[in-house]
Amino acid sequence: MSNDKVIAVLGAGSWGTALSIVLADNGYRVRLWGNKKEQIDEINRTHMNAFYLPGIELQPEIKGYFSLDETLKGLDTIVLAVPTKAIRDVCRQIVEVRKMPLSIIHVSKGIEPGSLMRISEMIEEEIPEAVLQDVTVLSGPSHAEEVSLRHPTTVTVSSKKMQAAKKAQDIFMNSNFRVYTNPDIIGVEMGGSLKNIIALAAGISDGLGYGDNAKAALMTRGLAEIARLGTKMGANPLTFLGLAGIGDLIVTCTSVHSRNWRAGNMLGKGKKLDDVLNSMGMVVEGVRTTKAAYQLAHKFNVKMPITDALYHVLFADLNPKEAVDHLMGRLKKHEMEDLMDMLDEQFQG
Ligand SMILES: NC(=O)C1=CN([C@@H]2O[C@H](COP(=O)(O)OP(=O)(O)OC[C@H]3O[C@@H](n4cnc5c(N)ncnc54)[C@H](OP(=O)(O)O)[C@@H]3O)[C@@H](O)[C@H]2O)C=CC1
Ligand SMILES: O=C(CO)COP(=O)(O)O
Repeated sequence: MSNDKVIAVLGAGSWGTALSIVLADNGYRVRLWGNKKEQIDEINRTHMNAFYLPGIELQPEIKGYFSLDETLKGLDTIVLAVPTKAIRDVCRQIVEVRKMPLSIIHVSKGIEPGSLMRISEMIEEEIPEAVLQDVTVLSGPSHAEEVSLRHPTTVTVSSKKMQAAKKAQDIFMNSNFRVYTNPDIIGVEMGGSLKNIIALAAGISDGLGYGDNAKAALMTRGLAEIARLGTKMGANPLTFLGLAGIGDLIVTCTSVHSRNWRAGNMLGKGKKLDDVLNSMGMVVEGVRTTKAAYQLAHKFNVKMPITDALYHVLFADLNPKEAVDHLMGRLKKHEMEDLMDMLDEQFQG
């Protein structure tokens, strides 16, 4: 296996670490950068990242780095794996130390409240063109815990530049980790971000003691509202039937690994949001994304009843049971109404 392939992963949490394992399996020497010195020392001393991926041994090709300058030296591609709220901060740090062109593959799932930007847009805003060669998103049904065990996983990559997406496909693809390309970067980023809202809602439903019927309803009608907003923003509706859409929605609403589902579950059982988030110790992207999607729904004049209900549970103290009653008691409608509107718009466009 070639030993001269070097890549950096910025963000030494669950996902950055699991993807480092994939990259090391693919013959890369991986510089795994994190912002906590003790954690980086622990990775180098024990070859484990015990808090984030307990029991998983990291290959010797994965080395922890604390200096960003050192991390970025002499390489042309990085994987950005920090939570959405840290994207701008890390991009600014990159700009301080990097003057040469760089390809960025981001793997985060969120939308920024206020600016309402997708992650690739935030990266483009923060990093000047002379440095940012291209930006690609990698998304899909892929819990870090299972990827680190090398269980079969499929994801999709997308970029405005197809060559960059193909390069990312080559970098990550192996016999356990199958990577597809999709030219629809808006759809891939929106699908990956918005499914976290529905996973929180599914967790709440389970926490309230409701069954599979309720969860299937949330997932199906959730996909309808994801597609409705995504399409208004310029996505291809078919993307929501793919890995970054329904694929990721299924895994996040049904897996015990999902932090969004787990957080929702605790809310459904009556815990307070602050206590839930404090107890997680890992990012729950759906909370901020609910705020952003609520704002986007108003901006684009799109009906998103589940997002709206969740927004009021999270930020306006609405009782989760009352939120469900409200959703169930809305005016009657035609199931395919939204789909027909969406198709109409596509054909007119
Ligand atoms: N886990 C998964 O299975 C998957 C996650 N994702 C996405 O990947 C992204 C990252 O998630 P994940 O790794 O799971 O999250 P974790 O909470 O597991 O880890 C996040 C890591 O980022 C670090 N971090 C936070 N802020 C900064 C900063 N300003 N500078 C440097 N490092 C920082 C955290 O450090 P600290 O401990 O100091 O906060 C932590 O090490 C999210 O958008 C998530 O949705 C996508 C697919 C799968
Ligand atoms: O995006 C994910 C799986 O594809 C991870 O979801 P959680 O952040 O809910 O754990």
